[in-house]
Amino acid sequence: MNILQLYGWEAYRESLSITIPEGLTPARIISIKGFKYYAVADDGELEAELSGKLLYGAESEELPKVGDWVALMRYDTLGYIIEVLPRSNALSRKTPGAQTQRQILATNVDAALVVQGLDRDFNVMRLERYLVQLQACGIAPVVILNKADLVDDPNVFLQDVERLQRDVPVHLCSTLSRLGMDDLRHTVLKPQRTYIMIGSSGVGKSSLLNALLPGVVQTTGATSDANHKGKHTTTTRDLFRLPNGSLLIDTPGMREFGVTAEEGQGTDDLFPAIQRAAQGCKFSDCDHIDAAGCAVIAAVQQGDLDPDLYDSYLKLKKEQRRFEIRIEDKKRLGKQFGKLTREAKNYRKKYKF
Ligand SMILES: Nc1nc2c(ncn2[C@@H]2O[C@H](COP(=O)(O)OP(=O)(O)OP(=O)(O)O)[C@@H](O)[C@H]2O)c(=O)[nH]1
Ligand SMILES: [Zn+2]
Repeated sequence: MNILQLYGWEAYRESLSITIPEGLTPARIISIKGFKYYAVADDGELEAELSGKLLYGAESEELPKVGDWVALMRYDTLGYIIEVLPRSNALSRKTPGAQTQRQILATNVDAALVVQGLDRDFNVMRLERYLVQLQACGIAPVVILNKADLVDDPNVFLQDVERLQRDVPVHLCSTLSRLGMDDLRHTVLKPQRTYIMIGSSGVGKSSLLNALLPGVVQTTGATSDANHKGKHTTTTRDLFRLPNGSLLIDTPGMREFGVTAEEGQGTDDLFPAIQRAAQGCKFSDCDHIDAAGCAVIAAVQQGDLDPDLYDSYLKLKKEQRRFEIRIEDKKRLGKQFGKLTREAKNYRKKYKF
């Protein structure tokens, strides 16, 4: 199997019917450090830089992210990224602190491992937040409840996750006792598929990565010297190839995981429990807040719908709406500004100054 295939090229290329422009090479981004991009191409790892068009003409969301497939122009051992190839999906969150910005954490992933620690920090509604955002991004979740060694009865936590009424696989794990590790390796993570690990700081993502990859399979870097001796590149990477051939993206700890509104996404689709209860609402456009004939509120009052789940729904929906409004405002302001400059130009033309 050639290197690109090991990184999932075939499945990606076929699913999106990708063609590479003449003279360019496909490569996958495995790490980004400032303006330096590290990629794997068909002959191994290489360093890459942005072409001028990307450097000066692209929005930050359009720039290469870990997991992206790109078209490179090769120049000796260096690559120039000419184009970011279409993405099958992108995992994003609201950029911490910023109001309207979406930060893309990784792209082209087959599933996300949402890692939560079963210590005092465990909070099932935080998990809900991750699941909502993943669904908004069109990415399948796998829940990992780590540090199971710390609790007497981990089944209590499984029941807690069931409160969310989502059809999501849940795995109890411990990197310490190794509980669930074989299951992850053999049944969850599939060769040539790409996974991303997300979860707050301290839940055990690095420990999990260490447990999964004793002796990471590193590819050898391309060389420029005449004797073509393989040079071992030791870049710190973000996308790892595990011994079973699966690909895992590690993200640094996230204190904030702000939801964004994704275009074309009806908010209620993201909340299956609410959507089910809403089937009985009197009006099809019911906002489930204080409307008469709202079956969702009735379900909460009658004890048929978890009030915490309902609260979380209101909170996340509000956050998404706020994000949406700010984006709309920004676009409108942009348009107004455009109109203003056009008018000013016309005025200047007319009065010739
Ligand atoms: N008891 C117990 N402790 C664990 C387990 N897994 C990780 N830890 C501990 O939890 C702490 C945090 O683990 P890390 O792997 O660094 O967590 P992380 O998610 O990578 O954190 P960031 O790098 O900040 O994102 C460390 O002290 C680990 O030893 C586990 O299964 N059981
Ligand atoms: Zn309603």
